[in-house]
Amino acid sequence: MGERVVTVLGAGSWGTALALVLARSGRTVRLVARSDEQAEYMHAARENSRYLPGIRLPDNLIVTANTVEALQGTVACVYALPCAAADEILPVLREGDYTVIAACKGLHPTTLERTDQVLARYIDLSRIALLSGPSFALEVAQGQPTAITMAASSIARAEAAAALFDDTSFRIYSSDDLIGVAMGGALKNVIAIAAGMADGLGFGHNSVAAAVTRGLAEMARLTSACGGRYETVMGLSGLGDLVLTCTGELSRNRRFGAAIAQGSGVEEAVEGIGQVVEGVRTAAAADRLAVKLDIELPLMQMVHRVLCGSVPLQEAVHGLMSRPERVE
Ligand SMILES: NC(=O)C1=CN([C@@H]2O[C@H](COP(=O)(O)OP(=O)(O)OC[C@H]3O[C@@H](n4cnc5c(N)ncnc54)[C@H](OP(=O)(O)O)[C@@H]3O)[C@@H](O)[C@H]2O)C=CC1
Ligand SMILES: O=C(CO)COP(=O)(O)O
Repeated sequence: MGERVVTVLGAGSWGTALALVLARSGRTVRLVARSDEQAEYMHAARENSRYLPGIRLPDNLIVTANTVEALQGTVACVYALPCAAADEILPVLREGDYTVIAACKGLHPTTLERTDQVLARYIDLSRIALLSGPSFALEVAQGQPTAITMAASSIARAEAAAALFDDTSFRIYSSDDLIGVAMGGALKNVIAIAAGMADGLGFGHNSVAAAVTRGLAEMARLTSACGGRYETVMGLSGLGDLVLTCTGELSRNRRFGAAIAQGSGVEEAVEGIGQVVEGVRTAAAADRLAVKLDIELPLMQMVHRVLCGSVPLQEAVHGLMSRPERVE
């Protein structure tokens, strides 16, 4: 089992961090970068200087830009690219028999699908797994203790996918709730933008705690409406990741929210972060889902309205705080 090959698509922060965990687990890892130039540089320098500077890539981690070659003889393929690239990349994975482990967090911007639904358009359900939970790439790459969830259509399948990661600093819990795990990972990013906005406005801990708690209620409401389980929302992939992202300085969604509150435009703030900020598109998708399913998501919908410029941020805060009082 130690010699098994695993392919990781995406040499950004998360793909590189997961490739490091798999390499520590004794796998032969093929990490697929976007261009030959990037692959050659990383392969020679033994470092991903753009996304995870200072962390050495071990010899059993090979960097390439050739996806087809990288998939030859693999037992699993980890999709660690932004959700927006899925329709471009997933068709390549259709024919294989290896497990596809999606590690991205977001909702499809046009179809509003969850990650498991997008995958299911291309790949048989028996091959699909989702990896999600509180896990900043840098801390994972450094080997800091991390607990995360692997979901699949059965516990046995989730456990088989989890068994590829055999690193004691990376503890994986199994779940058969694909819907709940996909929703938690996607929606926490929208609430993290709200927490960042509170921070950028100079508010203290009270408002962040309010955003986490009321945000969690919205995550539970939308997840249940989509068929996911309440206890999954209360686990690592929901509450765990929500707390991490709303409070951790490393969160790009949180930093993005703070930049917006300090006057940046959306594109300017994303550019300033220089990495993917999934919560922007997911806020728009959550807003449309709320309308479609006829449920209220005041915080998430307000984040979307602020980002699309239809409500000024100060007015949004006032609007949220002056909603009719209700039973908790
Ligand atoms: N970073 C983290 O801590 C965690 C991230 N995630 C999730 O993982 C997913 C990936 O994020 P992350 O690695 O952090 O993002 P990064 O911004 O760090 O890296 C994105 C990577 O994707 C590549 N890329 C972007 N668009 C395309 C495309 N259309 N085709 C091919 N390659 C593309 C980029 O290439 P290039 O450099 O050429 O632009 C880059 O290598 C997201 O859904 C995120 O939410 C989940 C858990 C933790
Ligand atoms: O999902 C993450 C940690 O679990 C990373 O969050 P950000 O994308 O906000 O940095």
